[in-house]
Amino acid sequence: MNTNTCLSVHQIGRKIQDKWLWRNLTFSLTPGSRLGLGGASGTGKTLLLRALAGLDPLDEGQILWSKEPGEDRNLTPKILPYYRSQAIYIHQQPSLFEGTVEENLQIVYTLAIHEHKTYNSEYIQTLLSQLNRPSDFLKRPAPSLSGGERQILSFIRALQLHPRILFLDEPTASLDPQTTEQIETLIDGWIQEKPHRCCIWTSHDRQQMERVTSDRLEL
Ligand SMILES: Nc1ncnc2c1ncn2[C@@H]1O[C@H](COP(=O)(O)OP(=O)(O)OP(=O)(O)O)[C@@H](O)[C@H]1O
Repeated sequence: MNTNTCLSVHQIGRKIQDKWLWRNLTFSLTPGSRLGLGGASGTGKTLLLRALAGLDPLDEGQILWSKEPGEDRNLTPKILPYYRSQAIYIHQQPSLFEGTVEENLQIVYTLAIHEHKTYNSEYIQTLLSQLNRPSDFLKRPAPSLSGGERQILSFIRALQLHPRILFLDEPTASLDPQTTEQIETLIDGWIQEKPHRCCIWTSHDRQQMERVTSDRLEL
């Protein structure tokens, strides 16, 4: 057992229409690590991130999660809901509910997996100011948000839950350079705030990958 691992994957593989999309993948994420996942379009980065987040199946192999140093847990059906509350996948195109931005943030607490947490408007204000958004951003109807504003909402929705692992799937693709920089700073702060956090980031922007990640995995 590796005592210094957040997540470790062993010989995982995924098939699409009887062909292996990726196979024999084995790697670990250590606390504080930022893994850059590279590869051309269609090589399966999204499907890998979704599988690691417990949202998609694997065709072979095993994912082990260490909630605390020194423990390795198999992602069994029993543990999966809790794991999903701690390891969050941020979509390229986040789906939003009808209603305001604030209602979209609050609705996650009605899910059983987050019932032990509460909406913290003070923390939301902190995140909004770090992202240069006025407080009335919370009152905006979510369906009217631009692509970039949806990404911002998606980040705040994830970070308010204080996750341990983030799977970031081209998360700044719709953002302007200034907001991209703010998001990068936010993720950096989130990682450094607590030990035992880590992330995997995909981006087709090589310079961004160099800025925000320390290790690489190419598909
Ligand atoms: N549910 C599905 N059923 C069948 N094929 C799928 C499914 N989801 C994805 N695929 C296919 O699997 C391949 C990998 O898709 P994926 O979205 O993971 O690629 P990607 O590396 O993230 O691409 P990009 O860089 O363009 O975002 C693609 O050819 C896609 O069409």
